[in-house]
Amino acid sequence: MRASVGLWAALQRGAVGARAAFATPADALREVGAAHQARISAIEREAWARWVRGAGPEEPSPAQERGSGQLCDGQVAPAPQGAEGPSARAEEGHAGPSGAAGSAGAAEPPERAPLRPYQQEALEAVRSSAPANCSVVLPCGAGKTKLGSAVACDFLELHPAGCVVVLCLRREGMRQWSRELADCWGTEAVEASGACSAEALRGARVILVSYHRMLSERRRAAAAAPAAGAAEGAVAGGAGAPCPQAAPGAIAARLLAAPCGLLLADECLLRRMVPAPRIGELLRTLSGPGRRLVGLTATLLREGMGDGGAEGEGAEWPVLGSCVYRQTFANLAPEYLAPVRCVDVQVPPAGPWRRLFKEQPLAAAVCLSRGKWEVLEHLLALHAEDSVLIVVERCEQARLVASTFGIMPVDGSLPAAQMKDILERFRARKILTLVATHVLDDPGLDFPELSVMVQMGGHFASRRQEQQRLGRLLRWGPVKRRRWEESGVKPTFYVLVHKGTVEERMSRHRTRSVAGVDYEQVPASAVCCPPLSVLRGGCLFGAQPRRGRDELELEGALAAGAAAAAAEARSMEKACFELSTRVAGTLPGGGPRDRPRALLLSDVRAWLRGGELRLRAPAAAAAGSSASELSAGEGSEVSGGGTSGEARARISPPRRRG
Ligand SMILES: Nc1ncnc2c1ncn2[C@@H]1O[C@H](COP(=O)(O)OP(=O)(O)OP(=O)(O)O)[C@@H](O)[C@H]1O
Repeated sequence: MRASVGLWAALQRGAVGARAAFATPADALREVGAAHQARISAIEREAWARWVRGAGPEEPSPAQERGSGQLCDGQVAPAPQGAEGPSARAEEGHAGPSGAAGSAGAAEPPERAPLRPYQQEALEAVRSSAPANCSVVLPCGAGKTKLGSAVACDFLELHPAGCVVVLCLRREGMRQWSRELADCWGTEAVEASGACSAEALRGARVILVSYHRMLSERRRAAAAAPAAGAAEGAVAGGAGAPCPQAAPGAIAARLLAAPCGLLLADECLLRRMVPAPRIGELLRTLSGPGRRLVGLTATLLREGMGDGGAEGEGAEWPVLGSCVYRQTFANLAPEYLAPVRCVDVQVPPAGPWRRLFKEQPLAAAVCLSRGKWEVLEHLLALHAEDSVLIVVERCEQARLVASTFGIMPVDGSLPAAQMKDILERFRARKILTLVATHVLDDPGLDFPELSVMVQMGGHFASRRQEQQRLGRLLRWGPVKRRRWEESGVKPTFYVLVHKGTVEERMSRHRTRSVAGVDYEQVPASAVCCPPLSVLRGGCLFGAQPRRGRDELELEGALAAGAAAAAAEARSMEKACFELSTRVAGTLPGGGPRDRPRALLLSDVRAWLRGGELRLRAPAAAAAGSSASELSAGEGSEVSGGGTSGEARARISPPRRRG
């Protein structure tokens, strides 16, 4: 919030309530800053240094206290009266050790948790489709781990000598399965992480392993196999053929050795796990008589290929068999999942960004224009007491948002321990706001109290990303549930879209894939003005607050913050635009090699449909761009005047990237 006079002023007035979202503790920011030192640019480093030097008040100043009670971090906002206990509605019969920060600390004795009706239906569908491979689609947070555990235990009851292997995305997911199986189903599982003894594997009935471990085991075993085969061949006088049993690795060998086996593929379509050729090949090696594969996923969507489950009944994913059960989150809300309000904020690109997006249409989907920054400023003030996750596409963007508003940034470069610590504090509402790249999109990440997500930009037209991000808001946490029950406030998903650009079309494609949800359309101007906004005019870019001088008569730390913010505001637009041009330069048609050429909207459309990306010579581009309006509709293809000078970019369309 260093750069926002408007936010400082709102704090003074008390319009931004207790524990302002941007009040991240300075020590935590310092830690993150240190972790990023080596990677950040000089401009960013300077911004960090400035922030750390003058980081917001550690102790609440009298002005802040007068405003709203508390500004200091780490104190959970006092619960409204009567909020504890019953209104937080612990689920009947839920004895699961969800591990979620919001599970109200209940310490019920472990007992077999009853399945919810839809989980029971899914279990029966899986049962009745045996022995064929199959998949089940349940939205994020609907309890795929519990269902999967039920499927595993059901299988072991039927086949006491059988073996179950659960493929998970990450170690955190393995731990969740392990807890669920042990505490709710009384089944001990072996976690195959680190050094895992052959002895432990031999006796294991349930093995939890990551996709990556399974692949690397297979690779290692395959590399060792020719040598082993050669030795065997020498003994037998044969030609040294590879040993087929050794090829899949120790865990696979355990599965193959059992009289019957079940492979459970969790989040099987995330990051294209199952369809990835090497995983698909591995699974095929493991399938055969007496063995079965069951996939659990939040979506069967395959970018550019329609919906594998609904249209092709699994035809898109032959290895997974058919989809035998699916539920949408709209059907499960509000009883089991939180009802989410989706708001599509229409931001008109203005000033230099308008020009940039004309020259480089794809940049509209990734870059943050001045309008988006302003909307973010107002949303932060509006949701100062909520648990907010801001998602951006690039690490640099995350860091600029972080240093501007004093928000903790999270990207893939954070050391694991630090990431874990930050996420735990976020879950416990000790840090209220994070800005993250796609690293937090994964369904396995559990933030039950997350109540606002601001999507500043997305991965082009990826419907799967839209669903994953929305999925982060679906889990119920006690505070979130209580707010909804008491005041009807729904968790909100804000999608910021550059109006009249290619991003608008991509966004429509993404949002249409979310079944049962209507996105409200709201213009950016409405978000930035009363009654929706609690700021009286934002000042991120140097404009004076509209209310006149008294607005800036701030005290103590607030005055210092506002003065620094006003000084920085002048360079804010420049910094934001520089970042946008840097980001645009990394997109197709924007690199130094491509610079003499340009992209037309029609080219982008063709690229999105899976065609080659064609970059045109400047003259052709100019001829086309005069006819090309950023808001061109579906039918208004621009011919661009011939193909002479076209170049083929070595960039695959998004559908192939998934
Ligand atoms: N039958 C049930 N009874 C009570 N609680 C349940 C039940 N099933 C699931 N839950 C709870 O719902 C929450 C979400 O479960 P889980 O993590 O398995 O969902 P998921 O579908 O795997 O989500 P994601 O796709 O985001 O990983 C957990 O807190 C879990 O304990």
